[in-house]
Amino acid sequence: MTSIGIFGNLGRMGRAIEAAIPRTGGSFAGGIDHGGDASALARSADVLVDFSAPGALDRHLTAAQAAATPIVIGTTGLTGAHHRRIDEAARDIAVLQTGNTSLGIAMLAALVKDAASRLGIDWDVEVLEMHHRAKVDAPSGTALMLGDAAAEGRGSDLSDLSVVGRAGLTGERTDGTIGFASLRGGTVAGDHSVIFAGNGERITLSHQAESRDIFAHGAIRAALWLAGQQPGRYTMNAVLGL
Ligand SMILES: NC(=O)C1=CN([C@@H]2O[C@H](COP(=O)(O)OP(=O)(O)OC[C@H]3O[C@@H](n4cnc5c(N)ncnc54)[C@H](OP(=O)(O)O)[C@@H]3O)[C@@H](O)[C@H]2O)C=CC1
Ligand SMILES: O=C(O)C1=N[C@H](C(=O)O)C[C@H](O)C1
Repeated sequence: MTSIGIFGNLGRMGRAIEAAIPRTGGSFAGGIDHGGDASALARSADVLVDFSAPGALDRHLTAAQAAATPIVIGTTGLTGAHHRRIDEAARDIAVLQTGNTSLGIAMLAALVKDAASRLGIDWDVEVLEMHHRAKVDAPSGTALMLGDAAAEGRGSDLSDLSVVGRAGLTGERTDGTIGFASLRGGTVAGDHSVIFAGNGERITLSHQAESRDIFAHGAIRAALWLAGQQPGRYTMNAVLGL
């Protein structure tokens, strides 16, 4: 039975994953939060999942590399430097990084990429997300993934196109940009919409997470899959065969 270790085990996602493991064919190897021994956890698990905070990423990857243990990174709020660190670790071990482990969002990203590739540049793309009041990063990792998918569909790089939030005298919208808006409140598990706004018509592609269970089950499915993979960087598409 594949044993799964959890970085960030006392958090909302860590608790949801630990609770779901017995129903999945895996076993719980243990978990740590602040102050725990990352190296010991990495040595004792067949595969690791990280749902903690960006500041802990380097420590968790270092422990995973030293123990040669594959790792799923679900933490969001990552910068370019974090992504370069993941690429470096993926030379030694299997690493799957995703802003969203649900099947629905993987499907939505594929639909967004397709729509963006077919609709002309005169269809403006805006990404809207809403999450619970305790979320600390914006835009959400998922919103950025969906923005990436739209940019990819247009053969561009999101970093050249993104406009995050608007306030004040912004001027008119620049053609081809991809806008992001974030709402926070209550206990919303995760709502995402990608709006394609054309001349006189509008298409909205949406996903609503009804609970964290979908993320927890997706994370465990990804971990069980990743445990048998060669070193490299993977996404949920590989797990789901999309
Ligand atoms: N990819 C996906 O599908 C999903 C990703 N997420 C992402 O996962 C992350 C966690 O979300 P959530 O569980 O809601 O957040 P929580 O704040 O509930 O949990 C995070 C946990 O990590 C711990 N932690 C924080 N910093 C460190 C550190 N430096 N070292 C070790 N542990 C640390 C926290 O401890 P303490 O409370 O003591 O700070 C807390 O227990 C977020 O980035 C979120 O966006 C969430 C849902 C789905
Ligand atoms: O913090 C959360 O809760 C979530 N974070 C992820 C994100 O940033 O996209 C995934 C999910 O939407 C819930």
